[in-house]
Amino acid sequence: MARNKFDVDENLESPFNIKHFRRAMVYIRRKKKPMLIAFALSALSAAIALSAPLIMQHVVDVTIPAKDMGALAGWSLLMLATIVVSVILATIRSRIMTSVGQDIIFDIRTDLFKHLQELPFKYYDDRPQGKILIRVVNYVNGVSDVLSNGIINFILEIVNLIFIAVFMFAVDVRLSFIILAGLPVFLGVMLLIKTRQRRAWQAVSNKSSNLNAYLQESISGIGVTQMFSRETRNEGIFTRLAGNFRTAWMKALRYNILIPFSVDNLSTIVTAMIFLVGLLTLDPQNMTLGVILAMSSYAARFWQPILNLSNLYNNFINAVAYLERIFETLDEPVTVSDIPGAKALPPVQGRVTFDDVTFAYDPGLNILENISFDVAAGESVALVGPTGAGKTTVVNLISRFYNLTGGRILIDGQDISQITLKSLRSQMGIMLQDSFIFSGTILDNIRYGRPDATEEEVIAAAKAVCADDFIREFDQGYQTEVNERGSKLSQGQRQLISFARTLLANPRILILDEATSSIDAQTERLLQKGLNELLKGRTSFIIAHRLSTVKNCDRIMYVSNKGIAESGSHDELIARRGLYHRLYTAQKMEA
Ligand SMILES: Nc1ncnc2c1ncn2[C@@H]1O[C@H](COP(=O)(O)OP(=O)(O)OP(=O)(O)O)[C@@H](O)[C@H]1O
Repeated sequence: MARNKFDVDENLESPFNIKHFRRAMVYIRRKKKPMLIAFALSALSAAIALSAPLIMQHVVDVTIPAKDMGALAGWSLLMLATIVVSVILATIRSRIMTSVGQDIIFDIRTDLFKHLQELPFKYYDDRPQGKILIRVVNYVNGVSDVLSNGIINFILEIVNLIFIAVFMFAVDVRLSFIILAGLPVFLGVMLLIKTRQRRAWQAVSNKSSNLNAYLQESISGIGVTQMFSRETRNEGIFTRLAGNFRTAWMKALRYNILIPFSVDNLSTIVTAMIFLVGLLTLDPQNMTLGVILAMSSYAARFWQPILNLSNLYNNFINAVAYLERIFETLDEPVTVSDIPGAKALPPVQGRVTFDDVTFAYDPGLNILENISFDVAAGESVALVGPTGAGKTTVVNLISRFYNLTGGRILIDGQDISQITLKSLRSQMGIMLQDSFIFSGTILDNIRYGRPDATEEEVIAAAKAVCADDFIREFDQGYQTEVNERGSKLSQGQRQLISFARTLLANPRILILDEATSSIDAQTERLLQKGLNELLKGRTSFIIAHRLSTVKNCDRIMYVSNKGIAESGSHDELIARRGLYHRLYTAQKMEA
């Protein structure tokens, strides 16, 4: 059961806090050098740009009244030079920072992917795939600018602000206080909307996640949708989710717009006040026209960094909503992992023991209870029983895809919770009903578990499982490109490829979960030879509803009522005339 359906907002387990901030700083710190260069360039560019009002003041108060045309041309050229140099420096900085931003998101994204690969099945059982994908792709993109340019710009704007304040106080103290008077009003607006704005952006991240989850689900299930002509209904669902996203976005944007709106208005009001107070107190000694013009220019320049800071703040609040999700994923505990000091499992013989095993996917809801059995190395065991009885669960536990609720599973007498996962899983071969095909060639798919296998080894494995003939019928043979949906391949062909993949990996313990269900009876007969080859000398667990497939297994275990209800060879169980007998006769009658 998915904890989060596509249209259910995800609860945020750990809202953004100082710990997250420190975590973000780890990524930023790795790029310290280019960031310092970019910072120096920006500071230089800002300082050069700041000299312009001083030049203007001098030109208006001294050069123009003196009618000194030579000096005027000189000052004009200097002013032009300041602009050109500022632009060049800003361009270099922008290139450096774009690269820094990309490096940071590269690091976060690869960390996320690495972590996702380690997360246990339980994590994936609990949430729609689309909600995971959006974190790695969109959310990471969404934080790039804040984590790169954001930090530098923040420091720069503060420095800029201090510089401007120093310059303007040097020109006129009284008018400088008028410029500063707008600040408390602005801070009041920010404080008032802070929490609501943050929640609004969290809602945006939730709604985009929902939309993505539904989109992903719809694409995966497109066949079923079209088969049941559900297109119109699904369009309705999608439109609703897209509408929710739009509403959330517009609401969040309203807060974002409010901030520059107040900055703009405050800046206009203080500039008007400067003209008003300046012109009313005009006197040739202290309040010249040049001073008023310079101060009005400083007013605009003073409020510009505040506007920039408020935009940065907006971006930060937006990015926080994404960072929370990103760090939540990175913090997701890897509950199935190697214990400290776990040892590698030596090459296994194949004895598998369940010692009083109890298991629940969700606490309190036991699927298996107190199961004990011992399978000898090389023995083939079939698991049969009603749907939902727990057959797949039993085999998933052998690979330690989940932690046990109680008891132990031993391989060759070693508790699997005490050994490394890699050494355990690399000696197991698992084939499922839904054989997953990765995008790439058939050759790559067969050697997925053993990338170093030669082409000859791949072909030998394919021949052994009767896959070679159909593969050669493709124009490109083993080089035929397939994709993750296995297009070009029938379900049965996908299963045969997966057989070859497993045979090539040469595992000591084999698990076949409905692995032959999509193969027709004739191919299955053909395959039986290959399958016998595959099973020879290996411990195997075979789950099959088609009992003809499992009749020849050394042992058949009937799983029901949270345990193993019957166990024995086919003949023994038939003679017992119990549950297996009933199932077998029912199938025979159907045939
Ligand atoms: N990931 C999961 N999270 C929670 N419950 C699960 C999960 N997977 C299976 N279950 C539940 O565990 C029980 C056993 O499932 P399991 O897949 O092991 O049955 P099965 O015997 O293999 O069924 P089938 O023959 O249909 O494949 C079922 O009741 C199922 O609802």
